Amino acid sequence: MKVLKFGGTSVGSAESINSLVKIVKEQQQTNQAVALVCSALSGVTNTLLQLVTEAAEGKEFSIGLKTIEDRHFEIVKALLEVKYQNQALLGLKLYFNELEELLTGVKALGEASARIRDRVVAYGELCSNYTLTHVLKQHGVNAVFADARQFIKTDSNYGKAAVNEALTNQLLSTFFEQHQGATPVITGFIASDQCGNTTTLGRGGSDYTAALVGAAMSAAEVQIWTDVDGFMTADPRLVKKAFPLKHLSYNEAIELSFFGAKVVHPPTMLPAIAKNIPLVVRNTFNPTFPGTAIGAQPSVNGSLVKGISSIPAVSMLSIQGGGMVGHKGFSGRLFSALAHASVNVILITQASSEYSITLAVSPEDVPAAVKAIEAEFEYELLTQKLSKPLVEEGFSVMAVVGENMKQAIGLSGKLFSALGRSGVNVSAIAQGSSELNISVVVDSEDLSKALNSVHDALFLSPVRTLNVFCCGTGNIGATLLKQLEQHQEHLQSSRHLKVNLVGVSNSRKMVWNREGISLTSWQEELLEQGEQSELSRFIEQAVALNLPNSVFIDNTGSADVAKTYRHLFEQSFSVVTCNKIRNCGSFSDYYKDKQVVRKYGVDYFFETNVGAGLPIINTLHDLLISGDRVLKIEAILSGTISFIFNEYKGARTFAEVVREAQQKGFTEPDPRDDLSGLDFARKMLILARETGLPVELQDVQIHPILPENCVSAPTVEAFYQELEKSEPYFAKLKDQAAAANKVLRYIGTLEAGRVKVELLNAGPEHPFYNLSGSDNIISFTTDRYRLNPMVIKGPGAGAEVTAAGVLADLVRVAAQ
Ligand SMILES: NC(=O)C1=CN([C@@H]2O[C@H](COP(=O)(O)OP(=O)(O)OC[C@H]3O[C@@H](n4cnc5c(N)ncnc54)[C@H](O)[C@@H]3O)[C@@H](O)[C@H]2O)C=CC1
Ligand SMILES: N[C@@H](CC=O)C(=O)O
Ligand code: NA
Repeated sequence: MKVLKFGGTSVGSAESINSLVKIVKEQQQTNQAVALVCSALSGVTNTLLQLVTEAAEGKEFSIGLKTIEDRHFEIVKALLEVKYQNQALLGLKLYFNELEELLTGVKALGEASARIRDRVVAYGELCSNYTLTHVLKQHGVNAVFADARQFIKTDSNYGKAAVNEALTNQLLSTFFEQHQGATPVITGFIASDQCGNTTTLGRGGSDYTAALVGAAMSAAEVQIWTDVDGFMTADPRLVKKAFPLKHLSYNEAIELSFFGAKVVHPPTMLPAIAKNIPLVVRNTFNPTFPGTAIGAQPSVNGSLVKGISSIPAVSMLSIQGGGMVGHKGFSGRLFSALAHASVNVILITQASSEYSITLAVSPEDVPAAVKAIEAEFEYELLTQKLSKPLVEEGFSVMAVVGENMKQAIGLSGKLFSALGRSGVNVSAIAQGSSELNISVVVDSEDLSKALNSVHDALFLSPVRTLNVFCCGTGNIGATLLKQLEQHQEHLQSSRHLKVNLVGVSNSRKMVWNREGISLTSWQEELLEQGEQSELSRFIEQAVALNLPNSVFIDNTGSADVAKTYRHLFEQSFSVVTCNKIRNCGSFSDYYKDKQVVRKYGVDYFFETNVGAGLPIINTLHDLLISGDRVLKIEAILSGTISFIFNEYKGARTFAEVVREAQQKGFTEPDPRDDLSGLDFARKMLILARETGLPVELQDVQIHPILPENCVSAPTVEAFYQELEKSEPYFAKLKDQAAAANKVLRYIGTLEAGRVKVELLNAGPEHPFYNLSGSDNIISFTTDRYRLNPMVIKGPGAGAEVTAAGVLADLVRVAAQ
């Protein structure tokens, strides 16, 4: 036999009942007897309880009662053919008449005892199961309406009665014997005491009825039909990537439910669990989905962690003092005092020094807990062997549950590094000795971030998400977003990486969307939904969203944006930037940033600061971490100037070639920064600092290539005009070099702690002679590469190569 339990939503509407009928008929095809246990229509139990309370207060109840009646009548009319309707409606009408009489009595008396409340509330199950029986019969099912009060026997603890299992088993056996071949439709949740008074079974009561029936009849399985696909890896309202679990052990289900997963209420399933009866959670609204099977054994395959559950609000209670150290009965006294005060202790941690014990309890239990502790330890408190219990509010517990976790080395490492990288502060930790769960206490405002980052880290989540905030949508920024759009599928399939673009800003507008801004239509979203840009608010909002794996990408050339990195690091953001400004500020800031990055365990990647997408910074790091020593760096690192010298051959003026470099996207937002040598000097400074030299920008010697009138031009347009005027000067430079069979090269050198950038004429023998386009070239002379320096060469400016370098840095963040 199989027991099928249907919850309130499964019987809540004509549509869901149609689905229920199909499910029952399909289950019957397996040639196994079927028994149904059903709840009241969704919402009816609560309404009945409300009506009885209101009646006791002398309030009018007839409208509320009529609403419930109408709901049942409408279902009958929608689902039953006219010829079957009368009988069903008549039966229901009798129930509603009884209910009306009862409520009238309550109103007249002005009070409702727990016994009367149980009697009233029972009509919810009576009416729903009665209706269902008629509907099933019409569909050819040999359904028998079964009022559970005839066989589920309890004590008289109304509201949450204790079941007399022996008597119940016996009565259930007799009932099923008498109804062989039929499909009983059993009212869940309700029972009766020895005197025949109606009782109810408390929270999860219908699950309990199903478990009792399953256990008494040694059912092949108990199916719990509800409105979700089964137990999920986490609460899907908090963790978007949560997915349903195929299999759980009884212990895992109990543990997950303790921490808030409300799919079934396992304590009520104990009768079935005790007899090893498999439980299956299925979705009435998605009946082809297999759901979650719950059995005695943990599954051998699949993830070690089964679920991440949480209790949103707990308070922390700490007791400390020398009075505890080495005192044997201390914990015993503490916990029995709390138990006597009916305080449920959710989690306990004790330092091995035994100097303090921290407990997590429900916030509403705090006053009782403090009172109990103060009473029990009055003497110790008076003599200051213990200090007053410390209460801290605003915490949540996150629990990672899985029976196979105990075999998994490194799991807690993963758990805590995920929390650390997301900047979640852990206030207490507890691992059950069963190793079935690891619980951590976090600030409530970090709960969603904690759940999401741990879910990503512990489940072989098909994709990892980076939550990205992009500042700057010009030449580089727009190209990066285009590349992200083009490669998003590749990133998902090959790197299991999803880039969730949460915020975009330029100097005019800014927009956010926690669920993700489209990589295809970000421009429209920015234009249509964007607000006027304000950097401080953009940063505030990014921080306030408190998302795991947050990355800030700076594609501006702005000093203001660069100034925000430190704060972002401290808020656990990683930063990827092509903007050199931050790394070129004071050395003390540069140094402090590195410390902050290390302290918060975030990433700070800026490969494109030097040579755009060319792997220069990473190569330098690799040389240094492998113990090499840089003796000399020689480089051409201005793509703009390289392009100009390669293209300025006589056919066009110098200014025309500079304009082309700007059009091609090689120059800085302001091309004067390139031509003045400043941009190149910044790159040399960054290289020098990365090798460990504590240098400042003014320490870099710059030999200018521009005459003074160009250097001092106040605007970009004026600058171009001055360049035109200075054409003879540039032509002379070029011609002198050509006469000596040489080319113009602007070369940076770092040697013996000194950094310079100078204009040279290079002959064919010079390693930097052969360059084309915007080529950069860099040669590292090191201990290992002393005779034959390591050389990197290629296009060192331009939107495509730079954006690709930024993208590679972003992927590197994900890989950490
Ligand atoms: N062009 C190239 O080949 C390379 C450029 N870079 C760097 O890329 C950065 C950007 O260069 P481009 O894209 O060419 O510049 P761009 O002028 O085309 O774009 C700059 C963007 O930053 C935005 N912006 C400026 N200040 C802002 C603020 N306070 N708040 C928000 N947004 C702001 C602007 O609105 C614009 O969208 C620069 O730092 C440059 O040094 C780095 C390597 C190579
Ligand atoms: N403007 C720079 C490119 C970015 O760093 C250059 O011309 O090299
Ligand atoms: Na680079």
